[in-house]
Amino acid sequence: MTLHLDDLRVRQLGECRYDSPFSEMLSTKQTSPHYVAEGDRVLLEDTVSMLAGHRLPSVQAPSFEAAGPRRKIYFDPANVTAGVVTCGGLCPGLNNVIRGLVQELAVHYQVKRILGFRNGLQGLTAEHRDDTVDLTPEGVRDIHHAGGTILGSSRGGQDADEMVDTLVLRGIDIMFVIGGDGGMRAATYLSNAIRARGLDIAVIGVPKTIDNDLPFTDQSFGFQSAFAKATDFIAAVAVEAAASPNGVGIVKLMGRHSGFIASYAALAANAADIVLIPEVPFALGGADGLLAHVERQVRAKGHVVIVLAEGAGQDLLEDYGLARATDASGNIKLGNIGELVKESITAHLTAVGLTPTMRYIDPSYAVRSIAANAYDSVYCLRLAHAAVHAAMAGRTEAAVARWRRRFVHVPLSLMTSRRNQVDPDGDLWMSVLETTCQPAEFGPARERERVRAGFC
Ligand SMILES: Nc1ncnc2c1ncn2[C@@H]1O[C@H](COP(=O)(O)OP(=O)(O)O)[C@@H](O)[C@H]1O
Ligand SMILES: O=P(O)(O)OC[C@H]1O[C@](O)(COP(=O)(O)O)[C@@H](O)[C@@H]1O
Ligand SMILES: [Mg+2]
Repeated sequence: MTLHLDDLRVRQLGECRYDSPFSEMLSTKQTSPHYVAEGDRVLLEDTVSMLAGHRLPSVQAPSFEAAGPRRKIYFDPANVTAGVVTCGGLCPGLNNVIRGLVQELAVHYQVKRILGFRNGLQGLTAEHRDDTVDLTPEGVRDIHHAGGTILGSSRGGQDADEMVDTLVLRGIDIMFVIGGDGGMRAATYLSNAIRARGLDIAVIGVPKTIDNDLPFTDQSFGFQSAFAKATDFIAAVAVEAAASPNGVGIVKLMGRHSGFIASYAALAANAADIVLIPEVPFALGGADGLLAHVERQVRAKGHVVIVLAEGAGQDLLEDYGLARATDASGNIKLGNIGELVKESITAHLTAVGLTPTMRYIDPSYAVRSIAANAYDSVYCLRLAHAAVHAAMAGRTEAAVARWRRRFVHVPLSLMTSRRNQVDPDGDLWMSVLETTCQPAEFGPARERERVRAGFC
């Protein structure tokens, strides 16, 4: 899909008439390597060849609106009520984002009323709409030290019109939705319903997912904290495997459709011999299959360490007749590829006289329930600032994201238009192959979903 400049434009509720508390500070600022001035834009693409492919002058090339404070704002802060909700799976940094939103709204824009809706979008249903938390700078002062979300979260669908009724009844002018692909989709439906009723309510998304599977964002917040934690488990399994006869260490990590956590954690630990991700199908049997490679590794070095993403090899589980089920939000429930790999390796190595010592860890929720690390804490805070500036300036149906190091506004519809995945032809996967020395494919080259490397 080719993206044009118009696809990247963000909707604005109306003219900005009020002075921003940042007016004076902004008066002398200009674009630099470290700042994008108001009105300037950030290019979608960052190579000469991709840019040249558009055959357009750079001002007409696809670009995002830069995030950040404006000299004039749309909402009168004295009359604003803001709402915040966190939805989907947990992710390090959720509390940091909540705290950042509240502080920026209250301290700089002097917004007096900020409501936290509980337990995800469930909190916007008729049944739960009155059970909100009053969010104040004092109340959120220390929440960033803890993982999870003080507001709670959930999966499961809600009616968009019912949620809009809630916003109207609770007097919400600005709604911040902190969520993943599901949450961004829900925010889009919510925005559509708001627009259909002609209401003056801004919806701003803050993209969240430890899977890093959302597009148009360099990396999602919490991802770095999550893969750093995952690294500890790989290191532990590597020590165990190396110290055991025919040691086999396996770590199964989250990553429903995208193998970013597995790839980054494996690179960080630098101790894995094999990384398996959803984007690269693999075969178990055969001379080039996974089992033969595992056997070769065990014979050569006495042990082997495998990192696998939960979404890897799902086609193999289907061969075992596993039915495809979905969770309350419609996400595919995965089969347990870790168990299949573990059982298959045990059977294979035993059959060839290399009875293994199996060390299998599935850290699962331990990786995503932690507090944000220092890097993610900064990132979350800056995303929150950008979200508040966007909303106060009347931007709506948009998410804030960091794109090629700059903070930008991305139309919500784009956030759900594709999935960010590890590109088997890209340099991240090449680094994984360079580090593990595993073959590019296990088994005969299989048809794989092509990951889009560019946008045109
Ligand atoms: N297709 C959809 N239509 C409407 N709402 C959705 C849709 N997908 C997800 N949602 C809503 O978004 C929320 C979060 O989605 P989910 O997939 O569970 O997590 P995430 O936002 O982390 O991807 C769910 O509670 C659900 O209400
Ligand atoms: O057990 P749960 O809450 O359904 O979460 C499992 C899924 O949540 C994730 O951590 C992230 O998913 P979302 O970002 O879509 O919430 C996946 O890696 C994992 O498959
Ligand atoms: Mg999701």
